[in-house]
Amino acid sequence: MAEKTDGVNLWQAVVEQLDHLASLLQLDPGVHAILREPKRALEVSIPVKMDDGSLKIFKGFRVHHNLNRGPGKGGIRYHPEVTLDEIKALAALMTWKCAVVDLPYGGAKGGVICDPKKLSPKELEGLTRRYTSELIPLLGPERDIPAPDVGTNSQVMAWIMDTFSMDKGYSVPSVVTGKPLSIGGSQGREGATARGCVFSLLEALKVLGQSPESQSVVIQGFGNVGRHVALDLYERGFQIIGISDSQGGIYNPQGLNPQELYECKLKTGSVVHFPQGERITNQELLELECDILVPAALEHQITGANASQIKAQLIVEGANGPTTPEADQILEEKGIFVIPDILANAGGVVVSYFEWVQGLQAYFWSYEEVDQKLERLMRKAFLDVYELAQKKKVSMRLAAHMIAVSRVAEATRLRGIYP
Ligand SMILES: NC(=O)C1=CN([C@@H]2O[C@H](COP(=O)(O)OP(=O)(O)OC[C@H]3O[C@@H](n4cnc5c(N)ncnc54)[C@H](OP(=O)(O)O)[C@@H]3O)[C@@H](O)[C@H]2O)C=CC1
Ligand SMILES: O=C(O)CCC(=O)C(=O)O
Repeated sequence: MAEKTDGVNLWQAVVEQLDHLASLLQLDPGVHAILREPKRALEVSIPVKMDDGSLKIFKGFRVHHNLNRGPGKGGIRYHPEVTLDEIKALAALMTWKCAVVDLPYGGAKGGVICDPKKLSPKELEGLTRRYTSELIPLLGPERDIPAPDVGTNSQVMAWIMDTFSMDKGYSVPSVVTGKPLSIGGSQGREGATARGCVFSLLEALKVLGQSPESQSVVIQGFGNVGRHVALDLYERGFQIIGISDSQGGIYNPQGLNPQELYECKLKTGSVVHFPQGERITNQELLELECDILVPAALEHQITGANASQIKAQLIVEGANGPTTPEADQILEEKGIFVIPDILANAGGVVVSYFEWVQGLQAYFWSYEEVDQKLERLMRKAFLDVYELAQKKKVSMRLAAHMIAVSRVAEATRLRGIYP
């Protein structure tokens, strides 16, 4: 959703943030100019034969923002409100995310304007295969490696891998990550984004001198990221008091059981039908009295209009770009500790990197090995950002971007920007 919130869409927000960084870091003007634009953006038209015999044309995108640190990496989003600007912004955020956790990747993202909930499995497969075949010139284990994002999952990744492999004439599992385990996926990838959020949250509580016990948590979004965050934190004894999905939220100050909530969602389609809680709106959910807020749905949910009503003292950005620049300023003035998206939700791409490495070597690791490596990498990245934030007396978001943009700028400069 790159809609105008606070008069700025996600792409404009990303560019404004880069401009701020450029003056702070005294970036070379040539490097700055390169980073302000995606390297390439492909728009494709996707004809799909629908189950009723009609032909429907969908529109899709794939954007490479910057590839100086390695091949493009980033998810594919299926959502009715996808726009090219949104995908450009999400690709740039991938560039910064891969750099802040020091992965050898550049940033990419893709999206198709569609509502996957309204497509049959056959239509979804047809759309995915046609979209993939249009993207083939951009894709490959050394070029661009997609993964799941909003509205896509391991089945969609399997179809992408198969379509790409059919074109090559042999199996190329490392063209995507987030695949099913049986065709070269990694242990731990499904819950990895959430697991990364949890590791960075635990590290934050440590530096803030707070104990995990008795912390109340509100989570917006109950998909891949939100649901796994809820399950993990519940297991650790956190009290989950509010959860939402696209239809609204459910609130219970005595605590919610996320497994029971998931079973209810599977049966009824939404968390709002959970009997042990009060039904609330997504806006009310964000403003609930709680210690920790985890936005894990879409971008620009915390805006200039509601930021001053946020009660949480710690925000873990599971979603990409959930906070507008105006809201960010308000949260900072309120002294709320924000673990920014490019750090908090990097666990997904970290385990995607592990999946890619395992696939290229055709040698697979245990869940414990994946999880230990993820924990080590996330805790280190958190502390690197925290220490810089303390040293420079800046927010965690600014510190994370200072590290990320410096690394990308260095790679861009070393590879040479002028002919
Ligand atoms: N998957 C991954 O590995 C990664 C994802 N992210 C980011 O995390 C966020 C969530 O992604 P993911 O969990 O994968 O996506 P999913 O599609 O699995 O889940 C999205 C969730 O958000 C809910 N939602 C959609 N619109 C709204 C709304 N307007 N208000 C409240 N909730 C809403 C959906 O509701 P419903 O269930 O009703 O559809 C669903 O529960 C995105 O910003 C994504 O870019 C970041 C890093 C990696
Ligand atoms: O796993 C990946 O490669 C990227 C996931 C993603 O799209 C994201 O981190 O926003």
